Amino acid sequence: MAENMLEVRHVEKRFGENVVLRDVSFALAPGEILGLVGENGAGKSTLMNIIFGMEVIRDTGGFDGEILLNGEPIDFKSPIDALDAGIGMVHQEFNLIPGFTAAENITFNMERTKQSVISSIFGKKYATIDTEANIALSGESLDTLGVAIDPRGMVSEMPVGHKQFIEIAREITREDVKLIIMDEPTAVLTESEADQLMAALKRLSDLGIAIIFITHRLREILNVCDSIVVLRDGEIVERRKNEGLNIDQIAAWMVGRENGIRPEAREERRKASEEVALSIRNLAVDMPGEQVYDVNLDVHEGEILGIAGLAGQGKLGIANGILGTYPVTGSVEFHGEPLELGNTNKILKSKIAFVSEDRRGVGLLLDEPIYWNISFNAMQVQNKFVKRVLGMRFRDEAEMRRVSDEYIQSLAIKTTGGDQKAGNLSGGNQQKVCLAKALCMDPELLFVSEPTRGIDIGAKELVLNALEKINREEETTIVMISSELEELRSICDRIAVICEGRIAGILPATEDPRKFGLLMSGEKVEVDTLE
Ligand SMILES: Nc1ncnc2c1ncn2[C@@H]1O[C@H](COP(=O)(O)OP(=O)(O)OP(=O)(O)O)[C@@H](O)[C@H]1O
Repeated sequence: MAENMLEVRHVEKRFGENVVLRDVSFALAPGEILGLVGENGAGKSTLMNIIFGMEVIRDTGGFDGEILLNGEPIDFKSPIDALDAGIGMVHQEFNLIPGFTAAENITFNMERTKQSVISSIFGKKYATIDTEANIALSGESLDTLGVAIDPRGMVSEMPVGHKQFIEIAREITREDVKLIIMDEPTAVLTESEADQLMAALKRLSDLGIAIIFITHRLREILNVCDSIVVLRDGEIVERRKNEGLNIDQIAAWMVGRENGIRPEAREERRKASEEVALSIRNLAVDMPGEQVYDVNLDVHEGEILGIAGLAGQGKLGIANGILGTYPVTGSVEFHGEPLELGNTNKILKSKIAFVSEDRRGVGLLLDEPIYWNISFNAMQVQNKFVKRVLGMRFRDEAEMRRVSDEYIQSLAIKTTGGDQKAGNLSGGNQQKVCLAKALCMDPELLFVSEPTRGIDIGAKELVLNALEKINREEETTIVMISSELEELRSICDRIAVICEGRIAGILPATEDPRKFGLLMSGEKVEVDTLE
């Protein structure tokens, strides 16, 4: 058997004129965990799509170079060929069927079947599905990952963290899996779930399964990877064993400069106003996997309020309920006026904007150009970019493009221009477009849910700075929901912790992190402010 399980040789890929991968070569041994890092748009997902035989590569003119699996050149026509060859992939976005159980998802297309009289006469396709065998098989895969998830549970009712493990369990349930590509599997996980995933990766590696692991959380690379490849603007700039590396060094390779990344640099926190901007009472939201049961919370004028909590405890439900994505009850006042809960249009009109965590689902019009995505809501809801000529209303295209270009610049959105389709942007750059779209509405209150999910370390700083800037300069009140406590602590004035659908406590962001940890896990803690 070849010493290298996978070899990528001189791969080059262009989308039209745009060369996104240049002379990329690296190799991977059985059981090796390779960390692939790079800024948003560096070419990571494209490289993985090539290895996995994704149709998008073939549809856009294929690629140059060669890929070998166990010493043999491969030319996958589709992901089905890759799966047959023992390569699995966990994508950035979930690929699960919500109305199926965990076991049904994990064993989908690999179901164990029972022989019957009919199937023994007419062939295997008449065999019936052996539900219990499938549950046992899925249970084994979940055990291998070291997670306690009920294979009988319905996926639609599970928190995102569980869904991610189910995706991975499905890949390892396939026979003869040799390599799993994971494109930002921890982006949707809380820190403790991510730790659990790291442990699972090590177990898979011990079983001889190689892993290509893409993440923007560089600490994870240091914790779990055997080696690291750094991509910058489509080229490999470093390929190293994970020995004696540190985060600052990797970050500098990614962005090509020694400094400019200052995760800790924050202004002094101000004393936020006591005046209440948003008052939430008895809020209940029926969001599957993120149920809110009874939230009471006051958001102060001009503050940045964080909402923290473990996956599945309801932190995502609050904004989604108020803005009308899921059924909601309770009462909310904004500047003393009651809001019509769930009426998205009216709420947006009252100068409240929302950057959803679900950027592909509700955030973006994927087939439309970037400039259109950024300006559309502001035009539709606020009549911005509408000019009147001789009593008639026209779209001010020039102004829409000018404003979008400003956001492309200020948020460093990596694109060929405002006319590029949002769907063709890399994941992290799509996230930035979602933020630009909300900022374009000049909100007085901004809900941002997981604003830095899938964003690289340099861009993360940029996004946090942008939020801080509009908070300081435009006096926009911000409610920021995030799974990363450190990120919340770096920007928020106060942080509310949600546990089991209720606010467990509110602490100043400067408070000891251990107190937040206790609140998140449902322990009682002395808190200064409750509501
Ligand atoms: N289908 C496509 N058509 C045109 N351009 C594309 C397409 N897919 C990707 N690109 C471009 O290729 C470049 C690399 O994108 P890719 O998604 O590989 O980046 P990435 O490193 O995975 O970024 P991220 O960390 O944000 O996910 C980007 O400039 C992107 O706009």
